[in-house]
Amino acid sequence: MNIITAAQTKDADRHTIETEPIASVDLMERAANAFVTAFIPLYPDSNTSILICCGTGNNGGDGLAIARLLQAHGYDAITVWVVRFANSERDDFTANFARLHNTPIRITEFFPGDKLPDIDQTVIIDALLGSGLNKPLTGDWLRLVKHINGVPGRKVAVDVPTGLRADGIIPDTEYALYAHDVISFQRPKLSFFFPESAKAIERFHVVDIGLDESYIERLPTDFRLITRDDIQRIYRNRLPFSHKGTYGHALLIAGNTRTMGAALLCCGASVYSGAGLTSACIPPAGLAALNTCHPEVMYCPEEDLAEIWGTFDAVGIGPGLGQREKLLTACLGYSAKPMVIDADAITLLAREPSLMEKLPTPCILTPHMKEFDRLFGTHSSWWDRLRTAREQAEARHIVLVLKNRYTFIVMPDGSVYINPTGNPAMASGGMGDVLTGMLTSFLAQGYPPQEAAILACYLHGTAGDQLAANGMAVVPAGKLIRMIPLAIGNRGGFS
Ligand SMILES: NC(=O)C1=CN([C@@H]2O[C@H](COP(=O)(O)OP(=O)(O)OC[C@H]3O[C@@H](n4cnc5c(N)ncnc54)[C@H](O)[C@@H]3O)[C@@H](O)[C@H]2O)[C@@H](O)CC1
Ligand SMILES: [K+]
Repeated sequence: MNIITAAQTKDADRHTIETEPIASVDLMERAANAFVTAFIPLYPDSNTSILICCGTGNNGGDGLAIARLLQAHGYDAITVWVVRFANSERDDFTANFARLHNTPIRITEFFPGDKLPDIDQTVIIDALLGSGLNKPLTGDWLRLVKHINGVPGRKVAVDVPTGLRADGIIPDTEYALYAHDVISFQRPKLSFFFPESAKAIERFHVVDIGLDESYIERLPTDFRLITRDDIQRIYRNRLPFSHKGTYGHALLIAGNTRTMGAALLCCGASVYSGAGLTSACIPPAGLAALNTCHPEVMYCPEEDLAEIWGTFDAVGIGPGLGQREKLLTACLGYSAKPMVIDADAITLLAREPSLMEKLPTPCILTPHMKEFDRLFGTHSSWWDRLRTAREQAEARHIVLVLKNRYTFIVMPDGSVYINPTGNPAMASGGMGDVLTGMLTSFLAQGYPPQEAAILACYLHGTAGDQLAANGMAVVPAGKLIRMIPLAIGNRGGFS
């Protein structure tokens, strides 16, 4: 699914208005209806007192239409503020302002410098500024947004919280309204996936306002959101007459005395993700545990690595490796194979940058933020970090899996796939080790690295999402791996 810029959204609006065709005020009505349909289940009590704060642009126009529609749905404690801090208004705002005169809804207008009354409503709908935001909030706008943020009511933003830029750059210095819910039109905005948006968003919902989807999907963009359709398209069914040889041999080089669990988790993840064979290069101290936990996995002693290297289809290295990280240097000297480099192996790359010149193709690196910055230098924002990731992935022809709440998968052509799955119940040790096992397993099964990364990240998240949906407040990594076959079986969707 394409993630588009605010300018492209405007273009898709224009295109839909011209070609459907639909009057722009009717498109606004459709957007307001979609908002209301999403709003009602979130705040079903029609006695809820609601303040709707509207600017005089199209976002404000939406707010006025929403006021009228909510009132028609029986919400009768609605107050509207119209904030006339700009000296112009949009036509569709004007039209919706006129339509409100035939309703019992009370409107109060505010001008620059006006004193702002106390707010005692339970819900505040933010229709002040939307994707038209083009500069930081200052003056009266800033004062108003701070006033709203200072009251206890739940805030629900129309399209985008006022003050949050839509396109990914979220300067620390810029103030924004804090929305408990954002109900966004047609597409989530790129910014929603950046960690800095936490200052403005608790959760977001996306509603279809009927813009021309095929047009949106043809717009050029470097950012895509992974959906279940991608998984259904990419995943290849296991074939009749296939055998373990069909699904490749994954080698995991992982584990040390104190961190053997990391090796066990990534080996288990490889088995459960479908590699035909999985071998573990672990210290002998881990053998009893390996055979007990994952009897499917074979043992590859360190000293045999060079000799049997040719038998593996993909190699994952790093989880829990500790001082054994030097094995990476040896591996990079053998014949090139699809590789996943994670954890301590990434730390070694950061210490010995010359190794970066020896990375095989294909190669997937899976840094979290700290590992990434160790590797490529510190970054003060996620936008800058992502820019570096795109430059590095292109220059080195590698896939960078930049792990986060919304993992960014940066492809060798510089495009970015955003993974939406996963949840806070999964925030615990071992999750990254599981991902490395899954990635290596899919590479061993013959998936190109781009596809392996999309499959592994998405299914890793849906496995965790399903366990959380089953009521697990905490999802340990060992539990997650056993869910992987079901996540694959359901192609990343559970009913
Ligand atoms: N046909 C359309 O274009 C549709 C637009 N929709 C709504 O329209 C919104 C975008 O509307 P607009 O482009 O009118 O813009 P907004 O309503 O977001 O903002 C209004 C104007 O405020 C000014 N402004 C921006 N940042 C400011 C700041 N920091 N301080 C003071 N003034 C500032 C700009 O000149 C901007 O045009 C979307 O977020 C969405 O809510 C929806 O109604 C769906 C259809
Ligand atoms: K808004």
